[in-house]
Amino acid sequence: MAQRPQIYTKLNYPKFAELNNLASEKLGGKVLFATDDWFAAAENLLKEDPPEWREGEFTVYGKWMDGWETRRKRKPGHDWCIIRLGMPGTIAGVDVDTSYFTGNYAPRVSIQAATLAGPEERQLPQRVSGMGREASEVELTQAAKLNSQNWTTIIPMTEAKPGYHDTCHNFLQVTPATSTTRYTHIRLNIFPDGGVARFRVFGSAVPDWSSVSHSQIVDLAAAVSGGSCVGYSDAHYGHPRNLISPGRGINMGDGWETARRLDRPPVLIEDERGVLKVSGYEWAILRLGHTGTVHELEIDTHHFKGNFPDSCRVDGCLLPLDADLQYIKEKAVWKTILPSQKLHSHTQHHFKQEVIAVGQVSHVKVVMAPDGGISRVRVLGKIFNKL
Ligand SMILES: NC(=O)NC(NC(N)=O)C(=O)[O-]
Repeated sequence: MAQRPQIYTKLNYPKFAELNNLASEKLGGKVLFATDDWFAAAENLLKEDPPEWREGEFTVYGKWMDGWETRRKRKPGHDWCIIRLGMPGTIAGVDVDTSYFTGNYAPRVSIQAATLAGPEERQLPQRVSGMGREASEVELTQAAKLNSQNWTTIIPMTEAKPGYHDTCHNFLQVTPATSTTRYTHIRLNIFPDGGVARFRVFGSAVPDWSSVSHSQIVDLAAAVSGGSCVGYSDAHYGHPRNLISPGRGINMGDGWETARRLDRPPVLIEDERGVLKVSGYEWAILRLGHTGTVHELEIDTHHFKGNFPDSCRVDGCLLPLDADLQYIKEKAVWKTILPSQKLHSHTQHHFKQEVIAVGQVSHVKVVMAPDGGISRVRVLGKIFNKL
């Protein structure tokens, strides 16, 4: 079993790939239909784990592959699948990751998107997942009915590259005219057939804030609230967008983990209050889904036992929600919401008394000292101005 470590900082990813993957099974993404799942089922597309290769492993259908792989077509047409996003949102770009599909990768792809209501979705045939399956003519006709009136092409047919180590990521930016529309469903078309290991749809959730009152406490930073990570100092082992994923972290990989700082061993320094602290820090900036006031914070070091940070501080600032990192760096006036707190191994820390009322904020900066891993951050507060 060969698996590449997922290291974000060393790869030249486009900026949109820092956003949340709205199709991820972790955020509730679901495959609703696929024309063919012969060699490998389409559900693999939405997995969070990096794709893997199993040397010499075969199933009754062929070589075991980690992804979605259809049979070689012997008739006209192409394969496609429909995915319901984990949450409705705007899409900036996608990654058609063909890892390990070399002589059998999907050579051309196009992406369509739609905003479908429940009853429209229920027109689709019931999905039965599993390899070795092919949609019947009746199912195909039923699923294709959804095609004509609803789908907008957000990425026209584009050549994909095979899944070798240096070519496997096919990052495709959506057509600008479609990048501000709120979509619920995606149709991934592969021409004519073949395999894709993972399909990531990078964007921001657009929740319905009209149903949230000003007195309600909500997690303003959560991915489901439209929160996203806009910058960080280091994401060697785990991307800080994991901090705002739903639920508890499933393992250490499902959190923000930095590399060990090279200025180790840290030295003890005195802060402005005379408290001794370790030197060095790492930071991540989270854009809230809605401007608001912060009342409570949760810092969860779940699974981080030999590598939890010594301490953590949270600052906030008020800027336009669409500010980019450069603008934030130049213009932000950071105010401390949570003064530095000692952290503990594998613990959900709740802070309420310690939280300082700094007024409304649009972004928070999570600062960990000196380095290590945090699983989740919950920024619990009240929305301020209706957007
Ligand atoms: N060796 C293969 O991968 N062959 C076939 N694919 C699988 N998974 O067996 C194919 O379609 O080319």
